[in-house]
Amino acid sequence: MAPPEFLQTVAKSVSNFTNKPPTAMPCRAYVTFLAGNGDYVKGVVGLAKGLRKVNTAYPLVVAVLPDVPREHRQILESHGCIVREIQPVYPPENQTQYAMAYYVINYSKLRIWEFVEYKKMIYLDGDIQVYENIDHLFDMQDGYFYAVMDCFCEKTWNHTLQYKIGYCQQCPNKVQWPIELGQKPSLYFNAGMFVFEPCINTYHDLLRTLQVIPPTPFAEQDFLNMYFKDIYKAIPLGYNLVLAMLWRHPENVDLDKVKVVHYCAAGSKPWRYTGKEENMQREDIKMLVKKWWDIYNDDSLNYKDPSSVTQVSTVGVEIEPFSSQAISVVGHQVQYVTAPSAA
Ligand SMILES: O=c1ccn([C@@H]2O[C@H](COP(=O)(O)OP(=O)(O)O)[C@@H](O)[C@H]2O)c(=O)[nH]1
Ligand SMILES: OC[C@H]1O[C@H](O[C@@H]2[C@@H](O)[C@H](O)[C@@H](O)[C@H](O)[C@@H]2O)[C@H](O)[C@@H](O)[C@H]1O
Ligand SMILES: [Mn+2]
Repeated sequence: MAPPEFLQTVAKSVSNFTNKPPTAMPCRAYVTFLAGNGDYVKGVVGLAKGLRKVNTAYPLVVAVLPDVPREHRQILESHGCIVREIQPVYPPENQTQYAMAYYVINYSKLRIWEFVEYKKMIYLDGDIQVYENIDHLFDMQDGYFYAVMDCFCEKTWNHTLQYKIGYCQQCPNKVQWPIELGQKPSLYFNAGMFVFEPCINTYHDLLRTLQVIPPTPFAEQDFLNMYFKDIYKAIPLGYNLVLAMLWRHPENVDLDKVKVVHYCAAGSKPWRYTGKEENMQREDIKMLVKKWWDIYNDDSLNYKDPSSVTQVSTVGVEIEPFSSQAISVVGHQVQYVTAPSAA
């Protein structure tokens, strides 16, 4: 008996993106966020092609704000993406001045918790590229929020106490957190990449909570860190290399082990790269920007017509659970026990 209509539709969305008949019920997907009619759409096209290059088994959903033009949506669909329109999310009207204006629109990311047709999703910023398959992250233990720790050393952090005293979680022993300042800050993640479980109750609670929490400089990133503090588990830096780590904490970076690169340093967006900003003439930055362009320009990574997929293969086959283990934080030394990488 053919699977119900809904399952066929969802299963087809997988074959659209992966160019292969789905091998299992796709209750999982990658998701990114696109706002405006500017050039971030290039970032999302690059991300779609990068995920295809690493042979992910899951589709890429793009949550688009209403101001994303039709032609951009059509470009994304032509690359096999599932385009979902979301409405903007704003913090309380009279308080948005507290968040850096550029970031206020990022509160709209919260809408992805409403995508409950997926049991688990991996969020990736549009300025991220995936260079090695990370599908195994979907098999980490449920009930936690997984993300990579951020760094406090860039001047974008100059509003914080951490920055002022030179404290960074990436090197907690270099400048100790002063006793007189009380409890050291909880581990803080970069919100450009995270593993989460959509849930309608969490979604409504996020929006309700947002209305009573004053916005802060890093907008939704600060908010998500506050909200998920108790279930946050740090995953290794190789799953979201915040580029500033290359010059702020080179001792923590092994580029050979980096699977995901986050082009968030000023001047590092590949599709806008001029090489003029600070650190942008570094050989590793130039190599990573070229690596991004090599994928973006690779037509063999364009998605092929799904009609070549004659039938939906078995749907609903259980995904083989990995023996992944949660990642624990002991004291301040973060200990990682990563899920086995993809076979
Ligand atoms: O004009 C914009 C600004 C942001 N974004 C989306 O919001 C994410 C977060 O913004 P950004 O990556 O610029 O922040 P950063 O990580 O550089 O601080 C981007 O990756 C995009 O996915 C977008 O689509 N259009
Ligand atoms: O809206 C706030 C944003 O905050 C984060 O970006 C920051 C953060 O990484 C800082 O540590 C860097 O110093 C800074 O350059 C960078 O922009 C997320 O990447 C982005 O997705 C989004 O949540
Ligand atoms: Mn980003």
